[in-house]
Amino acid sequence: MIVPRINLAADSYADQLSAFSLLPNQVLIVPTPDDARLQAILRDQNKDAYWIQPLAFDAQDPLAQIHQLLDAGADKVVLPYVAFAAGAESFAHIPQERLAVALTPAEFGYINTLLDTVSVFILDVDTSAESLEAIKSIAQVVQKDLLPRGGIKRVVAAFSGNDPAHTPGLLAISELGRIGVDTQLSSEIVSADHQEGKLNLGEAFMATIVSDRPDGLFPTVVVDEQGISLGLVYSSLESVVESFRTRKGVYFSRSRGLWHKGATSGSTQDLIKVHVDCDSDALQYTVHQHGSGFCHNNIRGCFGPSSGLAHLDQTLQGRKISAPAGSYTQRLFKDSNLVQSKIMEEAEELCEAKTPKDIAWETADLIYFALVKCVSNGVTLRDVEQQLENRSRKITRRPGHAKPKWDVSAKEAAAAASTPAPVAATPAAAPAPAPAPAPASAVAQNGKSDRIQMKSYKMNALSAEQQSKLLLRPIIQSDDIMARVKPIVESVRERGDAALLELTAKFDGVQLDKTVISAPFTPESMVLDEKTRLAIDQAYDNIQKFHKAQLQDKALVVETMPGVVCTRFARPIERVGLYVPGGTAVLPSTALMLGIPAAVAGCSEIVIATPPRKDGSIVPEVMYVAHKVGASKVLMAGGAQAVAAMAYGTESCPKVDKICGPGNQYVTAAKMLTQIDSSSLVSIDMPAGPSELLVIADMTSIPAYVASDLLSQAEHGTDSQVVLIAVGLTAEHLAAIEDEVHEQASRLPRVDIVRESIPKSYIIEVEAMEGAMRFSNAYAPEHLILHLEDAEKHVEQVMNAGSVFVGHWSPESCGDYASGTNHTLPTYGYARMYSGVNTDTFLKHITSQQLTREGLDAIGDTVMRLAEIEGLEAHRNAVCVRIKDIRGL
Ligand SMILES: NC(=O)c1ccc[n+]([C@@H]2O[C@H](COP(=O)([O-])OP(=O)(O)OC[C@H]3O[C@@H](n4cnc5c(N)ncnc54)[C@H](O)[C@@H]3O)[C@@H](O)[C@H]2O)c1
Ligand SMILES: N[C@H](CO)Cc1c[nH]c[nH+]1
Repeated sequence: MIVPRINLAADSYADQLSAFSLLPNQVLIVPTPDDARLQAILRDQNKDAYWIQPLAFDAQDPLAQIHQLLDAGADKVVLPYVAFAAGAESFAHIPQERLAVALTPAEFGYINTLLDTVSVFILDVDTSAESLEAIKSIAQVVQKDLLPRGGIKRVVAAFSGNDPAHTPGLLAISELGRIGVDTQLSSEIVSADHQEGKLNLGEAFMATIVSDRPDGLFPTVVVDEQGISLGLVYSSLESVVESFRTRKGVYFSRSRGLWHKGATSGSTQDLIKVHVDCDSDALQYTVHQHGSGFCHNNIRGCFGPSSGLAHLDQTLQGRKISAPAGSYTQRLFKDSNLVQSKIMEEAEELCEAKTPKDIAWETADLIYFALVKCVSNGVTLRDVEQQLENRSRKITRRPGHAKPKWDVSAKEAAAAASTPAPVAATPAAAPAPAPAPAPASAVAQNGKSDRIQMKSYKMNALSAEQQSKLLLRPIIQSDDIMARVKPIVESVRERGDAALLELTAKFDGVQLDKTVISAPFTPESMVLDEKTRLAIDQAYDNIQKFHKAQLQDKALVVETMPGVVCTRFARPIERVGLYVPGGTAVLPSTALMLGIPAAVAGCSEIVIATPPRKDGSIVPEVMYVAHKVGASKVLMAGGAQAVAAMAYGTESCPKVDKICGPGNQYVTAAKMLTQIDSSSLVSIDMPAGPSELLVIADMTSIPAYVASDLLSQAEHGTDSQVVLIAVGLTAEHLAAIEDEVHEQASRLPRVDIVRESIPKSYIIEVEAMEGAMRFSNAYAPEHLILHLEDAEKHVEQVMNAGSVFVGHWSPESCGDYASGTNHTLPTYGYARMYSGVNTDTFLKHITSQQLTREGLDAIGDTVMRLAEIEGLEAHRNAVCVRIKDIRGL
């Protein structure tokens, strides 16, 4: 591929820009980044092709210049090696594909240091054999790996000067192309016309392209400005040269030879860009199609008419020229006030839409009227897309605040501040959602941007009241949840299995004919592939080891006074109900985390409840775990109804003594509701609700790891919350974490959930560890990860947390599945006073005492005096009658 070099200081620069704009890339040499010509080009032109190389580079603040150029739309910034010499770390936040380095021969030895920083290596070479040898060996090193976000690293042989005698001919360009090296030439020695002493543009472009067809032709995909395919044709060297010369769609017809598209039909094409495919044997022509279309059947494309937005745009463009008289579109074209009113009306309706169907409907309306406005003002869909592409090229983020008139968040915050925070209504109520303080960097806080981003605060800018509001979790009103859960619990209590079947049909969408599967479970219900079985078995062994070690098999015996012996011993809770969530994700790991400690503790009846699948079955992984832990029943129900069934018992579900396990807000509310009903005589482990995670990270943290940990919990549910406490992080480090959050999140299958949970999550910047630990202990997270230097040293400062993950190599996922610790942990801040599930959760402790005659004699007066003080004569007497005998009174 050739990459022309255009000197913006040259008088002929404008002609050259236009002549070479068909090529995918051009290097613009500019005196300074703020050169007026460059600024005008970046402002007015389609800039996807420009690599900008400023000659006067600001050695004091290279980053400012790079940001300026990339934000303005440059595809890449080309810097001399010296700009990177200070250390590649400063460029770590800039995508590698946006940076190129220009190296002199003396600097070729430094290439290895930049392999992870830049994507293009531009080598200053000449036509000598030594130069060509150096290029070859550099190409081998550079081309070894792909770029982290996909794509190749490029090596460009840059030949200086305008003298054709010292620049390569077609053969040399082709040779370089064969080893994957591009050729950079001054645009002044290349011409689209055949000119004496100059290389022909079409021929130079084609020098590196090799046909794999016996007829030597090049398959050519023709697309329009939106990238929509119009058809497949063939090109020859001659047709490419001609199309570069005329800037029209010119191809090679196997029946007619050189084919100037539209010469007879009038459906001509303006050529906009020519691309080569990844293995250099096929072309793509991007064209502006005139007339009825590309296809000989008089439609736009050979693969059928266009659809979607492109079709709407074309229809409106056509209607603008000849709208049917009296049509609505014609009326809109004539009445700009009507268009404006409709845009406002549809925007409002879109804001109010709630269901996916309504949102799609209102978006379609809004786009229709917005496009009418575009078309009536001569703006094409391509112009709009161009704006979007330009924005995606910016690397500096804007705050994205809404204008005060439209700022819904500010209005809500103001309203919330003027009313007292909602108060929890029942003992079951969890903290009410916080009207959070305004974030310091409020990017995307109102969801207007597509970026997946946490809110961001600076600790020293928050008042004590604002800090304590941040401790509250983003949950919906508990009295609202309670109002929904109470009738469910009531109906199961009153109507047993019949109610369970109805509610399962209603909430889980499956009509069952029974509610319980009893042990022994059939082998068919737990068929697993080998890999899954081995993974479950290994997790099982680790969890069992850790939970067995928690058993105190000997009774605690203490002689408090001579002859007064006190004892404490453990007994299993006999009947336990284990809730395994299954709403948005099936969680066999939770079956392990509850079933193993229950089995280790020795519970005699283990009931596992989990929502059934749509086909009425239970996932085989859960059945396998139920079998391994010795469960007697699997209750095929979820939500509040499952909890009620286990709390009160139904015809087929045994009543249990304790219900354990996490779940959504309905499950948690039902657990709390049944626990306070003394007629159910049931206890619960803790309020374990939506998952949460707090990470404390310092400058030793690795952005990709931090982001991956945050997302691992944010993907649980839309109500999950993750918090990052950034201890003394530089703006670049923090930005790298935020970029990783966005990029990793965008690739997740559960991105839709993350899009809701991440905006409810936040970053707090603090200066020192002390502030970080103080906030973390007050927040009392379910999971705490310490991405810190000497992380283990900080564990002793942890006062409140469900489970702690120490250092860079301890992802939270290991605790979720297999390290051995339990993943059923207190949320909502209950880690201040609750432990996570452990072996003791399934035990109760009984105490006993035995006194000898001497022991009773020694303690008797104390007991009698205290009973006397309390006025409990019978208590006193029970000691007194014995003391009389002992002392012979
Ligand atoms: N803290 C922990 O240790 C821990 C561990 C694992 C999972 N979790 C949390 O557990 C939760 C699992 O939630 P889930 O929804 O995926 O599964 P789930 O099994 O807890 O809830 C699914 C059930 O909710 C009920 N339900 C759904 N919509 C309802 C409605 N509108 N009214 C009444 N009932 C309704 C249905 O009966 C359904 O079966 C997540 O929040 C996750 O973060 C926590
Ligand atoms: N992280 C959850 C506890 O909050 C447990 C879990 C189950 N599966 C994966 N993770």
